[in-house]
Amino acid sequence: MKVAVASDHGGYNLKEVIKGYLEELNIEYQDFGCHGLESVDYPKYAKIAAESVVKGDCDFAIIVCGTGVGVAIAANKIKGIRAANCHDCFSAKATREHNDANVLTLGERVVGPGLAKMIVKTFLETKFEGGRHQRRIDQIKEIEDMWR
Ligand SMILES: O=C(CO)[C@H](O)[C@H](O)[C@H](O)COP(=O)(O)O
Repeated sequence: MKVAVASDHGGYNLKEVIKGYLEELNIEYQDFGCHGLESVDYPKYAKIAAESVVKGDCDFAIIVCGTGVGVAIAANKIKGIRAANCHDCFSAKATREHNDANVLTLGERVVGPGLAKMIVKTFLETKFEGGRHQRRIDQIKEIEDMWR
């Protein structure tokens, strides 16, 4: 498994924590920036990390900003991306099982590093259930095709 990680300045410190955690878990990652605390604009980082998933270079992306909301909105503009902003393990598990989410977004200003690591582990370990949920994913794809 290979995971794209990215953040703006508001998520930089948590991104660094998540990188260390992925190393502990022996999970390969690619860091798409940013690379410090200087103020930057989050859409650029959400786009490049999410694109690596739809291109097949990475299996999942974890994108962090202050809230996780801005990067989720930006990533979800990319066809094929299902980005979920999760600040609890129940949602992280459900969004993999039910929504086949391929991007997890987190807010450094919302969640602490300990819970964030649990959310990351839950998200990456949980499999999509398929079945009735696949029908609903197909309906999301139809909406995507209708508007793009
Ligand atoms: O997009 C966001 C809000 O959903 C992120 O939290 C950003 O990190 C935030 O807007 C950045 O704010 P700042 O005041 O420029 O640090």
